[in-house]
Amino acid sequence: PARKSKTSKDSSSELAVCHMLLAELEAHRCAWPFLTPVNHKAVPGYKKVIKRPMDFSTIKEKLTSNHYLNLETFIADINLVFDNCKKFNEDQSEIGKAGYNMKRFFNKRWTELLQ
Ligand SMILES: Cn1cc(C(=O)NCCN2CCCC2)ccc1=O
Repeated sequence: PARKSKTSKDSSSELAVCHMLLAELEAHRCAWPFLTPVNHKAVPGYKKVIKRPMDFSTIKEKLTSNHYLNLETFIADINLVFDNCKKFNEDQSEIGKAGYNMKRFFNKRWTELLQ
């Protein structure tokens, strides 16, 4: 039978998974560059190069204020954090390596939880 539109149960359990995933990301030892917005006054070039800054504290604020309509928009912001990191930092820099580790960890965890 055709699936009804997404029930509130589905989206509330998806929301619980998003909170859990975000908490795990914030607790990761490599999360330190991503916990708060990059201070573009202290990081030359960042404001010009990175058009859509994103960080874990901003995602948490959006999550708790019901900004995310669905799982996909939440995952898109998480991936924006890592895409910005890859764009701005050398792969072998400390922050570049941290971003790569966090992206691998996130991909592993959300596929375990949601697929
Ligand atoms: C994601 N990202 C972060 C930075 C950065 O400098 N973050 C501050 C890190 N410090 C840790 C303790 C206080 C602040 C620079 C470029 C970049 O792409």
